[in-house]
Amino acid sequence: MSSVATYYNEKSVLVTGATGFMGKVLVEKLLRSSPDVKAIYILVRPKAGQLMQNRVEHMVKCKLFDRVREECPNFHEKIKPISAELTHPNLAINPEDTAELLSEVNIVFHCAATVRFDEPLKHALLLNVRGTQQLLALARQMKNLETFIHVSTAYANCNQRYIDEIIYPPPMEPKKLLDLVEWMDEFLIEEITPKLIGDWPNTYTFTKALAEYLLQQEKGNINVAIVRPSIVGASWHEPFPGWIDNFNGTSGIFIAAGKGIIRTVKCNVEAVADIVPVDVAINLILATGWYTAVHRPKSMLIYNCTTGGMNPFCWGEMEHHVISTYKRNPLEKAFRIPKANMTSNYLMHQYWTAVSHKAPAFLYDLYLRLTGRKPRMMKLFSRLHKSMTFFEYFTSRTWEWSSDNMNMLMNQLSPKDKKLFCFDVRQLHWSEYIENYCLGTKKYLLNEDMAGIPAAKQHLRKLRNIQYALNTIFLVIIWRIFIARSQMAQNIWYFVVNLCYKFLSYFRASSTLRH
Ligand SMILES: CCCCCCCC/C=C\CCCCCCCC(=O)SCCNC(=O)CCNC(=O)[C@H](O)C(C)(C)COP(=O)(O)OP(=O)(O)OC[C@H]1O[C@@H](n2cnc3c(N)ncnc32)[C@H](O)[C@@H]1OP(=O)(O)O
Ligand SMILES: NC(=O)C1=CN([C@@H]2O[C@H](COP(=O)(O)OP(=O)(O)OC[C@H]3O[C@@H](n4cnc5c(N)ncnc54)[C@H](OP(=O)(O)O)[C@@H]3O)[C@@H](O)[C@H]2O)C=CC1
Repeated sequence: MSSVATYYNEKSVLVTGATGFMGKVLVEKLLRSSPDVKAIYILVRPKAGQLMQNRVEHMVKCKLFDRVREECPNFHEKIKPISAELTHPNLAINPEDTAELLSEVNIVFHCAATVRFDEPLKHALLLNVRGTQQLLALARQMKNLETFIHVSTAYANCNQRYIDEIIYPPPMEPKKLLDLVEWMDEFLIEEITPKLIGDWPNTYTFTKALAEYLLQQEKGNINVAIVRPSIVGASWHEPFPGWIDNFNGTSGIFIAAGKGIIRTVKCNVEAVADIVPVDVAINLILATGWYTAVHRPKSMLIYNCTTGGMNPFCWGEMEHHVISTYKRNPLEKAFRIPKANMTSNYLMHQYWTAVSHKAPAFLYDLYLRLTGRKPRMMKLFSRLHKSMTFFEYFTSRTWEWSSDNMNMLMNQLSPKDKKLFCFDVRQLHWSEYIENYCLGTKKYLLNEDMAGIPAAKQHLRKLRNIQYALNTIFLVIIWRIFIARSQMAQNIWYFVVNLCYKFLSYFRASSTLRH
């Protein structure tokens, strides 16, 4: 029998960020593993002109829920959407809904956050810190609350090289900073942001660190635990291998490499690529909920959810697997043949950016203009370069995280739970995982049909022939410009060609003699 799954049966669970990448996987797994869960309250904001109800209807129709739809067709009746906006006072939840949450909720999973690296500090603080603070205040009033699980990030303390499962004191009091951004002009806040965030690379990781500290300060006597996943990637097994639904983290870069758009990445090939499959992170989060509620540890436990310590995999290996998968299973309408050059050398990277990104983009835009179409490649590349500038910090360093609590929790699970809520990353085969991840980007993100692979391969062959033709034209031009004009260059050229010809004749003759 599964203790974890049984624990959630007949319980009311509150999930924030349920419309996001991880929140959705959490809701799906909870419904599938604990079909008798009493209710899952999800905090949803109206967005892009869509009503909350429509957003939830759209969400439960997505492919992710296919398995639970089969196993439990009325699963959507358990999902109770509550209109909320985490940056507004009292989370903008109406009094009736607030009363229901206060009397019903047993477990809170807080996933909502802004994960953008370029988020203005004020908004990142209001959502990631003030939002967490307000949710905690609401949770403290819940009559039947058993546990509160906060999803942070393994990079919250990325200014440290060794990251323990403890709270690191931030450089300033979160409350003081919240007060400051409340009255200060936004332009001024933008100006002083680099000074305020200090040695954090972006407002996202900085505000996640502040939120952790605030939780420790203000948790009162409620049972809180923090889970810190590293770079969350497509699912390993559940509900489908390779399931993914956004372009964040590595996914967008994989696609850009698969389309042959990105050909150079500034990266330390030997640095650890700490990717954790989304189902692993969610299994750990659910097991943490069970353990914290049932075993009630004396202090707040923090779980680093990483792979590098137990099953390291580096960026260089990843590039190899990504490119080889996309060559075998090409994406449709590729721009060029997938090929990526990874270097940590600034000058080499600049050279390859000019030669393999900017020049082809310029030529392609010229071609689009000449054929009466709107140019778009230069714009796309400038956006990709912006993203890569943000990612560079994470691809050029290696961190070491302790994972004692994750291992402790694994030992607490029954053999059945170890299978049902598996987060043992030692069993992960990276080549197989990356292959499924790349196929997942094709199937679930780009909605491409696998039956189109032969045509996509044909397209790659066409691109290869075009490339050969262009290379030949380029060589002829070089010859005409530089070699044909100088007698000495011609002599060297004929000497080299002659030498190659002699070598070839020699090998042909010796192989004929052997037969
Ligand atoms: C050969 C392969 C080699 C691989 C090498 C790998 C390289 C390393 C890669 C990654 C390392 C990552 C380390 C992360 C560590 C921390 C982890 C965590 O704790 S949290 C999670 C992380 N959070 C993020 O990943 C948010 C990062 N994203 C952002 O901050 C922004 O997106 C940013 C600044 C990078 C760009 O912002 P904008 O404003 O230029 O663009 P926008 O708003 O994101 O996208 C506009 C539209 O384009 C689509 N889009 C984005 N990428 C696309 C793509 N590749 N293809 C097609 N569409 C794409 C989007 O879906 C969006 O569409 P619509 O407007 O919503 O409809
Ligand atoms: N993805 C990753 O690689 C990693 C993620 N994490 C953490 O995991 C958690 C989930 O991340 P992920 O699922 O990737 O993020 P997503 O961006 O996919 O989802 C964010 C969720 O937060 C909700 N949200 C955002 N702003 C508000 C708001 N003002 N009020 C209410 N809800 C809001 C979003 O709702 P809406 O749909 O309305 O926008 C969405 O449901 C975050 O806490 C993140 O820090 C940690 C490590 C890595």
